[in-house]
Amino acid sequence: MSIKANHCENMTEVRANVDRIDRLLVTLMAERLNYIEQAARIKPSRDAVRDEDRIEDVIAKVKAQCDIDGFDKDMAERMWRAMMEDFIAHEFVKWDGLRK
Ligand SMILES: O=C(O)C(=O)C[C@]1(C(=O)O)C=C[C@@H](O)C=C1
Repeated sequence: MSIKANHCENMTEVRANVDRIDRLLVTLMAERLNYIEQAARIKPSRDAVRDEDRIEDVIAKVKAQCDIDGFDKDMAERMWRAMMEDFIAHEFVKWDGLRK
């Protein structure tokens, strides 16, 4: 299966749709970051911030969603691993900041 997208006749329409989706992605990333900050508050030890099992669980779930929505699994895996490294770095900064 694959997600339905608007048919575009020109680059103005293409870019308007890309800009619309980017705004949605930023909103979702901001919400995701809020949960990462809550994880920093909740996790009892610094060693728990980076959780390799959970990282692999997230990747597996994202790849399963790729099958549903028709997105490239290898591209998604690269994007999510890179994104999670930034979220983990943020979680470490937040975890330290809450306990100094
Ligand atoms: O699930 C967690 O424990 C999180 O803190 C979230 C998250 C993520 O970005 O999805 C970040 C750090 C962990 O290494 C695993 C996953």
